Amino acid sequence: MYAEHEQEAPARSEAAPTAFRAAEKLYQLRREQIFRQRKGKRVSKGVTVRATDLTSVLDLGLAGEERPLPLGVARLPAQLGVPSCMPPSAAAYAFDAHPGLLLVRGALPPGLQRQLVMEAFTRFCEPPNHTTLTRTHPAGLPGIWAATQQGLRLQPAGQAACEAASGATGTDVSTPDGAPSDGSASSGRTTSIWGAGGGGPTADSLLRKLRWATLGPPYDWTQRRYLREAVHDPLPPQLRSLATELAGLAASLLGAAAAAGSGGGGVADGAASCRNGAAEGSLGGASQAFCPDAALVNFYYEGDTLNGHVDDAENSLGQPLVSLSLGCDAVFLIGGHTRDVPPTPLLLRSGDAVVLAGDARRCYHGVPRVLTDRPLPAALRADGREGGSSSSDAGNAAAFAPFARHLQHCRINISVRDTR
Ligand SMILES: O=C(O)CCC(=O)C(=O)O
Ligand SMILES: [Fe+2]
Repeated sequence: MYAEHEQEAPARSEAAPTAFRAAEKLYQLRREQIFRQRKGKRVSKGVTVRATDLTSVLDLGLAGEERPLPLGVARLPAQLGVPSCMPPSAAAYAFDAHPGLLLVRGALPPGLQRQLVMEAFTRFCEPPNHTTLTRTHPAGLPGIWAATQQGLRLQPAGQAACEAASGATGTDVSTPDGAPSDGSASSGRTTSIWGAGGGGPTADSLLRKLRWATLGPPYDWTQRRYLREAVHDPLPPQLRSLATELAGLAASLLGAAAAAGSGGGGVADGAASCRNGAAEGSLGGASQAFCPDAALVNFYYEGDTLNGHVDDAENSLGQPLVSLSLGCDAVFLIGGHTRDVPPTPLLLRSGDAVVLAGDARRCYHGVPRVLTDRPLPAALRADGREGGSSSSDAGNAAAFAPFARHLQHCRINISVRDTR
């Protein structure tokens, strides 16, 4: 990973004016005071969001949509092997200016998007996974999503008991109602750390502070290393196989594009992949199999940014990083090996996957803007109905509705890595 990111607009206005920084400033949300004249005086009329010009942001369109592509962007032929787990409308793109970068538009089917969103707010941000809140709440905040839905508050006594019982890593933990459902995948319920009264913080205020969670070995931003010795669950198998499929796709598509002399490139023979948990190939080289074992889940709200960085804490930088977008659209910047290289702004939508492989794996990238003012795709809206109209579909839609409401102003990114 990288140095712990700021997710508030950075205060460093004196930051070196690199090309990357200039692009970040262009897209960051900025609020401006507006004034009017009253009796010859300038009086504040309030605050407004500065209009951002997004015309230079490369938008490849919605899944299934065909748009003329700008020079230097190639749509890669699907027959090279879009995995069957992806929708037929998925389309993969390579970029001449960024060898090794693959964008798979619409890679995640709607049902999988919904499932990952629900897990992000339940299982992924619960013990033993570490989160933004682990420092202040070492035993974690199990059941935080369900508690938010019920308007509950943290009960200091329950939290203390939970910490004592869990040895500050929290395995036998609680939800407010003790009833796991689609909205609370947590397990093991004994005492509740949430309640209706008291002076503790509301679950909602705590959830809003949640900016990241780590899956697999937790990452320590201070030591800049993965804590393999810490109690952790393995990376969820679904993320592991999804990332492996996408990395394999990137390897074959980008490799083929490079061989044909257009787009892609920068990826050594990447067909090797880690299946059934068995690594193939030798350690340390480009021929090593991709075995994703960790992920960072980022939660973004209006005004949040992820500053330009290179993910360089993994031992095997020869292995790709696979990044999945959910919820609100975002502007993603991908640059070069230094911040002086002007980055390309790309629009990312829910369901898109980005693979940073080969040369792109060592390039600066970041998220200067989350676009919280746009409608979500139908599959993620509270009123959305994707698929049939059976009673189980209706049940699923009802279970997803609170997540859909939350997502209207939230973006989730899951970046899957091989840390060995
Ligand atoms: O949110 C994104 O799209 C990028 C996330 C990222 O760069 C990271 O987690 O390292
Ligand atoms: Fe990153």
